[in-house]
Amino acid sequence: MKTIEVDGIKVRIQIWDTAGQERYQTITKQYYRRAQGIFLVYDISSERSYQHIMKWVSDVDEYAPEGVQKILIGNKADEEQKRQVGREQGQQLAKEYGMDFYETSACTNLNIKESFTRLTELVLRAHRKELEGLRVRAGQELALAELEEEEGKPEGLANSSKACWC
Ligand SMILES: Nc1nc2c(ncn2[C@@H]2O[C@H](COP(=O)(O)OP(=O)(O)OP(=O)(O)O)[C@@H](O)[C@H]2O)c(=O)[nH]1
Repeated sequence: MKTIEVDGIKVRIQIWDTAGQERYQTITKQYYRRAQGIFLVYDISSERSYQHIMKWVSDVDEYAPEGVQKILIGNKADEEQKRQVGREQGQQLAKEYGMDFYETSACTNLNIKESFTRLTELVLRAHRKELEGLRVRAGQELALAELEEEEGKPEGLANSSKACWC
């Protein structure tokens, strides 16, 4: 669990790190079902991990809910000397899939906050209608509660905030 602030809204996010290995795939697929946002992560020092992204995307398309938000991540950006995947390759793949793209480093913290904030922002946007509905309903319930409180007061006091009981 982590709380971040996006557009003035405090959002509590639950993060699941799925296992990348083939033998855990049955479990991994179960994580997709309730996901609202997904980072597809490869390692910039591994061409193989980059090639695997296509497989991850097809799994996400198959098992994640429609409208799930996705961002492509090229991690280990601090390992420049071991780089096998160019930044442009990442950008190109992200473009093909219509995703945002970040190169990150868990070691130097490069783009970690930015990518989490961006994914949360995308999820919030995708759920804006539901969010607005919740806000309206909360406002209505508050107004109703205030009205009930006013009505509960003895006559003559209902509309006067200055009135006192003595
Ligand atoms: N240099 C560097 N190493 C990293 C970075 N992120 C993770 N690592 C290292 O990479 C190794 C694998 O990290 P994990 O977090 O286990 O990777 P994973 O993708 O979750 O692995 P699976 O559980 O097999 O899916 C560890 O030794 C980490 O310390 C990074 O940004 N830079």
